[in-house]
Amino acid sequence: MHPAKAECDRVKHLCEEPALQTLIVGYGSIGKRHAQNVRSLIPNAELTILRHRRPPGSDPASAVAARVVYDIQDALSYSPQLAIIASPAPMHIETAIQLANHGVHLLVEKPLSDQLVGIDELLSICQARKTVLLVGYTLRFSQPLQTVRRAIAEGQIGRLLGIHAEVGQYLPDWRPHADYRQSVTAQQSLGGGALLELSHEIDYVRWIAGNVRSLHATAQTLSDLEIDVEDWAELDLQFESGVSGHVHVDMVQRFPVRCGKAIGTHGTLEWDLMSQQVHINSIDSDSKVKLGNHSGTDRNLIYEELVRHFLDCIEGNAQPVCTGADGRAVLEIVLAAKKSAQTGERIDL
Ligand SMILES: NC(=O)C1=CN([C@@H]2O[C@H](COP(=O)(O)OP(=O)(O)OC[C@H]3O[C@@H](n4cnc5c(N)ncnc54)[C@H](OP(=O)(O)O)[C@@H]3O)[C@@H](O)[C@H]2O)C=CC1
Ligand SMILES: O=C1CO[C@H](CO)[C@@H](O)[C@@H]1O
Repeated sequence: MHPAKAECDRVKHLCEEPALQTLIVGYGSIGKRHAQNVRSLIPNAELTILRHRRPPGSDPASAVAARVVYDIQDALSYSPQLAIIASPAPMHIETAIQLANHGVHLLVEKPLSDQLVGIDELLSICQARKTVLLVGYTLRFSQPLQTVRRAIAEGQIGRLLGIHAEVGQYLPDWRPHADYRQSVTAQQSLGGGALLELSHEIDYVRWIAGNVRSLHATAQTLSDLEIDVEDWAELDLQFESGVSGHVHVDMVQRFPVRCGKAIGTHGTLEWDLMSQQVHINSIDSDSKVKLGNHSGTDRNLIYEELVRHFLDCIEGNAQPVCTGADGRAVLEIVLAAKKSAQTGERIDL
């Protein structure tokens, strides 16, 4: 079945609109991906792309959108119903507040911002206007991580004691066809750095183990990359539940790694998000057993799931799996980690 047909069976009201006015803010790496996914999943989407910078000559974004605009007032003149904010993190909140004030449903890319200013105002506007606010921590749609979370909730490894998450990949390999030095990831002023850019891991350990009570962190630039941000950070987390946690993020490993481990009173779960595998080793079985059967390693799947979920939330079929409050909580952890790395102190949250 065509993906758009399947989607229309789920979100009938949205698909009945003659033209669903859809705005994408920012046409960088993730903005392009969202534009393709919106086009394939929402047949009646009329797409507007809002860019901060006008490239010389004709704008390549006009090949995928009904129109490209360079000013938010122009974007608002087309009365967008939903928007995906995929600009650099320091620009997310100002744009989100302007759109929220016009009743636009919002999917804001992670991290929600690079500072707390304006976040509570955004959350209040969305609550008052009863509009959707979803944050793009896509690993919540990872099938292996959903398996891990379910197994822990079902007590398959007993009571959770500890959780470790690791992600690392050499920044120039993230997008081999682009100059890494121009990416938001490489630049402090655009919300870059391992802590903000790889904050997916912070989000998912919190999704699994609950709120963080305190942390100690280090953050450094260890490589020779031409960046003005940290490329390596370690977080030692204590959760309110008593669980102990550790998160490692880096932008230097030549062989990409995205994996983790949860330790419980009755066993251990291990996951590898590169191969999509989860294994459990519990006192109830003699050896390590594969858990779940996760289809494919196509990276685009979780981005499609994110857009489908956004539509489901707007249609009223679901509540955001990653709320504005979740995005705020992750940012608080990142900011506390930065402070701890500077002062050497343990920080209470
Ligand atoms: N959920 C996920 O898995 C992912 C999330 N992201 C997040 O999406 C956001 C965008 O990231 P990504 O697409 O990788 O970014 P890119 O490095 O590809 O940069 C593209 C975006 O930044 C804008 N931009 C770049 N340089 C400047 C500048 N000097 N001044 C103003 N704007 C500039 C671009 O401009 P323009 O507006 O003109 O198009 C575009 O919006 C970030 O918050 C990132 O963390 C990114 C990748 C994956
Ligand atoms: O959000 C992110 C930024 O891009 C990276 C490389 O594609 C991803 O790993 C990460 O999830």
